Amino acid sequence: MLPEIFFSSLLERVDDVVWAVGCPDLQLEYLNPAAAVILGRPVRAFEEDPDLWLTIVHPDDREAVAASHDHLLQEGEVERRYRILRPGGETVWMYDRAWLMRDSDGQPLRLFGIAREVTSEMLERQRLNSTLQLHRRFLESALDPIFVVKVESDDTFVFRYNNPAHRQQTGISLEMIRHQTPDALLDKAQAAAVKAHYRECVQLKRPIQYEERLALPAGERDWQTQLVPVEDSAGRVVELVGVARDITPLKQAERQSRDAFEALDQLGQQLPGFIYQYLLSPSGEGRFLYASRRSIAIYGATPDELARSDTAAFNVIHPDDRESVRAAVEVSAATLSHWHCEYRVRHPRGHELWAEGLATPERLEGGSVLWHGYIADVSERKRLQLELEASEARFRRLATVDMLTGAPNRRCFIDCLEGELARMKRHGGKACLVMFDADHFKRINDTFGHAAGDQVLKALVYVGEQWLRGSDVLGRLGGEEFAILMPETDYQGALALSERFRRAVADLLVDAGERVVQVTVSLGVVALRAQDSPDSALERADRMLYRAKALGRNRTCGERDRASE
Ligand SMILES: Nc1nc2c(ncn2[C@@H]2O[C@H](COP(=O)(O)OP(=O)(O)OP(=O)(O)O)[C@@H](O)[C@H]2O)c(=O)[nH]1
Repeated sequence: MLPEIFFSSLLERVDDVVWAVGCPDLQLEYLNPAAAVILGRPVRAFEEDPDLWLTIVHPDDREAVAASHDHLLQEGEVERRYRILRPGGETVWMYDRAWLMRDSDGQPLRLFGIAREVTSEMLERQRLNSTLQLHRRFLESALDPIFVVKVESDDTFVFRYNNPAHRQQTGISLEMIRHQTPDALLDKAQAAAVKAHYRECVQLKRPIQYEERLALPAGERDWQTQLVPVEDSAGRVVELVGVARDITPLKQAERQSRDAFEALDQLGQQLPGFIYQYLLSPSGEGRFLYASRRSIAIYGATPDELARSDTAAFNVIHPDDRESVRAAVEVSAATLSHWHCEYRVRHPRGHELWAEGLATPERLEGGSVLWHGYIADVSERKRLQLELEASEARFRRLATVDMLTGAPNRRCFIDCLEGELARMKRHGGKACLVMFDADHFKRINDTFGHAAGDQVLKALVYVGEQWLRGSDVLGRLGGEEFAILMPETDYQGALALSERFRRAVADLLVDAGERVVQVTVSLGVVALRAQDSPDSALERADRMLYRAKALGRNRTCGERDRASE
């Protein structure tokens, strides 16, 4: 057992006020020296005046202190905070714990206690309270939805508060949210996602921002939340303050434009070509701001490749067409006129195709030009077009050439005759027309057969090509009837040429299978007159031919011969 002197010398040394008063008169029994320092009055003053203690209590706290005294007598223990007025008028805060000691009969014997000066602590607490008040007022009036989460452990989060804006926009009242965990408030998946964000913020110890879609009492909405960690003095995150923003309309617009874009993209895939936006900078650098995915089928380049540069597009254009495409782009940029080109593409996969591009340009601020356009694979159309052109050429040939003999047909010959007459009208000059006809051709057909007759007709044209001049035109007018146009030829020349031809035919032996066929021709020669029409000229020549026939065939008759007869 320690001697009493030990306790008294211990009490003499403690920095807190230690006191004891007797019951029931409350006469001071003990007050340690620290009291003189803290209360600003000598211990003796308290010994002389038992009421001094209550009079130095701040008037505002006196009633509460008196009440606590009664409480102490009843309960045997009390804890209280009150202010003391020092002699200089200074106020200090005391934290006082007091107990009641009873005698063996249970009667109150003594009150004693320890009081500590807690002024700085109380001021700090007041400051904190007023700050909290301020925060609360701010939260209450803030237009943004705000909520506060207490961090109990790494995985336990408890909602403490949500402001009126949050209550109104989420439909969650303060009563609903307070003391609730995310698991109690949200469905399982949403709670897990929310907790993952809270955990991340606790671990990073810095504000984070995230977007989430939550089904809350006010409906399913998209939120953008900024989460701010609040640390205690030890640096532990104790609270999270969330500031949420309802971004449902924004997200909806985003979804709509994405849907529209996807629809466009889908549509783009159905087209035989690709739609695009092509941007040409003032320095001449071009790239595709947008291209639908069928760019791969036409240029062998993905929309991403085209977005970087237009090189992948121009490189695959056929070298013979590349410059004209570039030039057309430049003209379109300079004049802001529509761009329309057809060109060949050497696809990186090895095949060649025809592309047709159409685009409308617009000039942007800063001088760039932006085209909105469409490039299609028109290979099939081009193939058909080329085929059509070829068959048209074939038909044109068919329309001008006699298929049996290869000589110009009647229509073509009359065209030539018409051209020659027109030339004569303009420039004068001489030209002659000869008509000839195989003699007794029916007999040849009948005797040797139709095929032999055909061979004879071909042979007549062949001989004509041999004996006539390059400028003469031998045409088949129909059946076994032919005509020769002799430009730049006078009448005598034409007669001589005709005779030469007649003799060559008469000397001809036509190989008709097993037999050899001989044939003669009769010819009618006229000099063309500038006032002639093709019909009138042919009619005159036909008359001469008829005459040659009438005179016994295998002969040449000329108009002037008749006139002279
Ligand atoms: N093999 C063949 N015969 C033809 C062709 N075109 C017409 N003919 C025949 O040519 C014959 C012409 O006979 P005609 O008009 O009576 O005259 P022709 O027998 O030559 O008697 P002339 O002219 O008076 O000497 C007919 O029998 C026709 O069928 C043809 O392309 N090939």
